[in-house]
Amino acid sequence: MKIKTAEFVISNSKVDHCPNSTLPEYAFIGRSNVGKSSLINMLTGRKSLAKTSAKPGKTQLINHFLINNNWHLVDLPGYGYAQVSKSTKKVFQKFITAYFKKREQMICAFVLIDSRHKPQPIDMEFMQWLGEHNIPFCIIFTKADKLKPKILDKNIENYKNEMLESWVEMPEYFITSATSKLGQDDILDYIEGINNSI
Ligand SMILES: Nc1nc2c(ncn2[C@@H]2O[C@H](COP(=O)(O)OP(=O)(O)OP(=O)(O)O)[C@@H](O)[C@H]2O)c(=O)[nH]1
Ligand SMILES: [Mg+2]
Repeated sequence: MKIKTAEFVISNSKVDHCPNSTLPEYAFIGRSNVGKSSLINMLTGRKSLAKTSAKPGKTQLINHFLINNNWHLVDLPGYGYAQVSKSTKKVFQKFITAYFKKREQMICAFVLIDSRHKPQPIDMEFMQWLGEHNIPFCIIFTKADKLKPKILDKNIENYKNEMLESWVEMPEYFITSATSKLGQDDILDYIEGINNSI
């Protein structure tokens, strides 16, 4: 898919205030600093459509972008656990889980994973949560340019093995770099394929 237009629509912290539209929507989620906003800029070929920062916690709101006037791309804040009072139970930030539970036009969540790191419990738990709520997702490994090819392959293989301990199969996944644009065509074609089928 070619990106002809990409425009910022609205930012907010309430799913009820998200655009009142039935256009298919794709959300980018993952830990702070994993590269969500950078990936959105890379995919759309717009250098500063989404705000990025070397400091974690840059994106604080649900940000909608309208692409080619026919689908929405959503930049989300990094997830972390929100402490529930008087309990040691940890849950993901409420407005993030509310977004995924309520937003029916959300077709596929892209869960971003830093390709340099070992599988992290918070990412595993978030994917588990998506699975329990029947929310479709893919994995995007980010920052591939920061690793030597052999190490990258080893890390992905290791991630797959760990996933297969709790999942029947490895979800669809993409390997990306915001600097080299690795993965751009594959992800855009994947989205286009879904858009054409609905
Ligand atoms: N080398 C390299 N750096 C990257 C890549 N993607 C992101 N970065 C850097 O990683 C840092 C974080 O990127 P962001 O895109 O702001 O990350 P984010 O996930 O949106 O972070 P929050 O909004 O804080 O949750 C920035 O310094 C980016 O330049 C990549 O593919 N390669
Ligand atoms: Mg961000």
